[in-house]
Amino acid sequence: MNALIELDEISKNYGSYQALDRVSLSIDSGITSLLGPNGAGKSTLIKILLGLLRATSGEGRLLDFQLGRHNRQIRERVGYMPEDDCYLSGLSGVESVQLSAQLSRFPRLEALRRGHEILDFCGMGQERYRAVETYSTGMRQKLRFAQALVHDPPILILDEPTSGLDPGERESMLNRIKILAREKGKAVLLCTHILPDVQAVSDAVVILANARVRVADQLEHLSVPTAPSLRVKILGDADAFESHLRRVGLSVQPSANGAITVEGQHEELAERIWQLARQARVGVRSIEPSRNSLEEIFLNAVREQPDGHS
Ligand SMILES: Nc1ncnc2c1ncn2[C@@H]1O[C@H](COP(=O)(O)OP(=O)(O)OP(=O)(O)O)[C@@H](O)[C@H]1O
Repeated sequence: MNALIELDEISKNYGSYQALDRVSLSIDSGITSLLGPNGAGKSTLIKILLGLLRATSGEGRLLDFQLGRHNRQIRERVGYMPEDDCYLSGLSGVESVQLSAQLSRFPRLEALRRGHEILDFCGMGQERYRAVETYSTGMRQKLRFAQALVHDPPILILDEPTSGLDPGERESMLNRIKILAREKGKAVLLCTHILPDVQAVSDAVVILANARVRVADQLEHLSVPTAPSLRVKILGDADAFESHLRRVGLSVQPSANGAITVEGQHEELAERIWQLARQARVGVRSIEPSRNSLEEIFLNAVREQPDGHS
């Protein structure tokens, strides 16, 4: 299947400063998280996707529409939730969403119907009739989300949709994003700094750093370590057991939360660790295949030095 968004060697210079350096990407349906440290080039990339900025070189398309050439068609098919507020004081929540739908050329009554429908989906009750300037952070987030969705676009670009939300609201927002991707078939590009959110919902992850794509892969693939290994938690003296494992020739690394990572093929290694634990008189709390955490993946990607190749 063709990717919904395809970028080929997109570069962007601001004067002599290069904000994007030959970015090539394929983004499919599902949820793709776009990560990167401050200044990595994420906002620049989003603006190019939305047609708000022109790439200095390279080309790309959203659906069947060329970036920089079919901006109107692209904007009709993309729902963008900006990080910052952009509302008109004096309008109520439902009027604000209605206005967004009207700007997407829906007639007034149909726009109002859509506004109510989408605010129901966003879990907004009677507060939709209040002036938006009286809204809490969570309500303003829902409003921006509703405005991005109201014209039912196939592609959503969500900039920090959960920032500033309390844990309950955050979970509800992530659930809505999952419903849109899994049940409604939308492609979601999720820009966030909140790694647990990325872990909770993403199918794929793109990491930008220093203007370049460092990682672009399915989260499932990224989580599998390059060398097979087991993560072992024990009851007893972990340092002493770690030394014991080293003495018998195993390749061992301490990992987070008092766990020990031992390299080797899973089944025979697990058997051996049980035996060694019995000998050392320590209890085994758990043995499980190691997974790369998103934090490790992110830090490794960001630490890597530019190699001069695309
Ligand atoms: N209009 C501009 N003129 C000059 N430099 C710019 C301009 N816009 C962005 N930059 C620079 O380009 C680089 C990438 O900026 P961008 O906003 O795309 O990064 P970002 O990954 O979105 O960062 P953040 O997470 O902080 O929002 C930064 O160094 C920024 O200072």
